[in-house]
Amino acid sequence: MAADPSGTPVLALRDVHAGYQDVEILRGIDLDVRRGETVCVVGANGAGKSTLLKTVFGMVATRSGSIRVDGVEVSRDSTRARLARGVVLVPQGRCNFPRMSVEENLRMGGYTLPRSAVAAGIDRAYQTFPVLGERRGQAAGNLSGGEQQLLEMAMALMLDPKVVLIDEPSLGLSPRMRHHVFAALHTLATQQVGVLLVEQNAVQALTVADRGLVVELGRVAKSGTGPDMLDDPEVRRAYLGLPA
Ligand SMILES: Nc1ncnc2c1ncn2[C@@H]1O[C@H](COP(=O)(O)OP(=O)(O)OP(=O)(O)O)[C@@H](O)[C@H]1O
Repeated sequence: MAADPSGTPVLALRDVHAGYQDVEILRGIDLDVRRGETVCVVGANGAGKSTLLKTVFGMVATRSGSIRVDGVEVSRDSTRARLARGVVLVPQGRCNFPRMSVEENLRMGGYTLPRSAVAAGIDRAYQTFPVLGERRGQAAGNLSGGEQQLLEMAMALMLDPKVVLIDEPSLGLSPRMRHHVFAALHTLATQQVGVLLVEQNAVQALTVADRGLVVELGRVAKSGTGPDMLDDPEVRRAYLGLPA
C-alpha cells in the first residue's frame, strides 16, 4: 500500500512489558508500524491484544521497554502527552455522545484544538467519510452501528494523528457495514497514518493489512505480510478457523 519501508517507524516498541497487578500480560513485545502502514494483531482470546493497544496509549503502564513515536520515547508519558504526540485510540464499542449531532461529536473530538483547526478537521472528516457529511445534523445515537464506527474513527482523526490504534472496529456489524469500515481503514493508511489494528474478523483484517503479527504468551510469535499470514498453515488453523 502507501507505506514507506525505508522510513523511520512512526511507532516502534522494543521489549515492552506490561500487565495488571501481579500478572504480566505483555512479556517483551517488539513491533514497528510505518507511515501509511496497517498492521493487524492476531491472537487467541485473552492473549493481550487490547492490553497492547492500551499500553501504547498509556492507559496501562509500561513496566519496562521502549515505546517510540516518530523516534521520541513516550513510554513514561501520560495519555494526554501521547495524544499531543499524535497517538489516538479508537476503543472497542460505541463511545460517542448519542444525543449530540454528528457535527457536535466531531467538535468534541477536537475540543483541545484551536477553532480554525476544528473547522479544518470537520472538513477533512466529511471528505474522508462523506456519509457523515450527509448526516451532520443527525443525533449520533440514531446512526447505524457501522456509521457510528466511522464517527468514532472520524472523531479520532480530528486530532490529525500519526498513529491510530483501533480495537475491534467491525464488532457487531453486518457484512456490508464491515466492508465500509475496512475501506475506511484503507483510507486512513492512504493519509500516511500508521494503523495498529486488533480485529476478530482476522481474515478480512489481514486482507486489508500490510502486515500481520501473532501475539502468543505475551510476545510476537510470528509476523509477515497480510497475504503471507493468510497462507501460513499454522496461522490458518490456530487463528483464522481455516483449513491449513
Ligand atoms: N483491567 C484489568 N485488570 C486485570 N486483568 C485484566 C484487565 N484487563 C484485562 N485483563 C486480563 O488480561 C488478559 C489479556 O486481556 P486482553 O483484553 O488484552 O486480551 P485480548 O487478546 O484483547 O482478548 P480478546 O480477544 O478476548 O478481546 C486477560 O487474561 C484479561 O482477563
